[in-house]
Amino acid sequence: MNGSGAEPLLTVEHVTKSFGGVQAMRDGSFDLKRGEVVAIVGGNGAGKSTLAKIVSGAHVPDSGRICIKGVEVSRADHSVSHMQACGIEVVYQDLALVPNMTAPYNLFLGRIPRKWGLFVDEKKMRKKTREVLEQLNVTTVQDLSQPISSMSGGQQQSIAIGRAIAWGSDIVILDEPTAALGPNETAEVERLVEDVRDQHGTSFILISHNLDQVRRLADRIIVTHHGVTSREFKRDEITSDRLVKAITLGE
Ligand SMILES: Nc1ncnc2c1ncn2[C@@H]1O[C@H](COP(=O)(O)OP(=O)(O)OP(=O)(O)O)[C@@H](O)[C@H]1O
Repeated sequence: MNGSGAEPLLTVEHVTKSFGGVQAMRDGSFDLKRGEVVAIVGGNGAGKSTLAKIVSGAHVPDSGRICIKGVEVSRADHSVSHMQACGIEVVYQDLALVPNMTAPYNLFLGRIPRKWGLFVDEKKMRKKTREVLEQLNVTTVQDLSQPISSMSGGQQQSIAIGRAIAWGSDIVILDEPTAALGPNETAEVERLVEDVRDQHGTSFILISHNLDQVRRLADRIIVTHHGVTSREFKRDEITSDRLVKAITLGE
């Protein structure tokens, strides 16, 4: 599934963001369709994270428009909780997992279910965790009573992605998802992204410095250069030369 021809799930139009005197995002525009993987690439300081944080709600843009399923997000509404309610979740590079807690606790972070409003419903948490892992075809996590720090980097990343999609999100932002992983774990995470996209129609915004990974996963690539989304490539238009030239020169 690559969402071609479909109505965009997300439209970002001419967003800007400054921090003091620094114009981190001068003109950011792109769209994202259902079941699409769109990569955002660019050199250091090009504005990738700022753009992603505007979409996740962590930064309110100074100007520009964001529409989700055709509905504009007002500046007053623009927040992480509103974007989550609209189906947008982020998996950060540092995963934002709690290392000494189990996979079920991490999956339910901030959403711990309680029986009679009192006792933590661990049975429900374990059941949901098993379901999520099954849905993701993650078969390597056996013991859910172990702290997550005892799992491999790839397994932890699977739990983090599982958490992002477990609550019905339509769009998952992956910020350098495999920067800290070895080749096998990277392959495991890439397979997971493709499976989730194919089986659930989830859309992904992938921020990665790994251009080989970007070329493997992305249906489209947006190049940011000095705070401007300067180029867009479709999967079949991309060559390494064109991509490197666009990243370094913005053309
Ligand atoms: N909270 C902030 N306060 C001040 N300046 C910021 C802030 N966030 C980003 N910037 C600046 O905005 C510019 C764009 O940063 P951003 O993190 O978006 O780039 P990036 O493309 O993600 O870079 P990298 O690949 O190095 O992570 C940089 O000059 C950065 O120093």
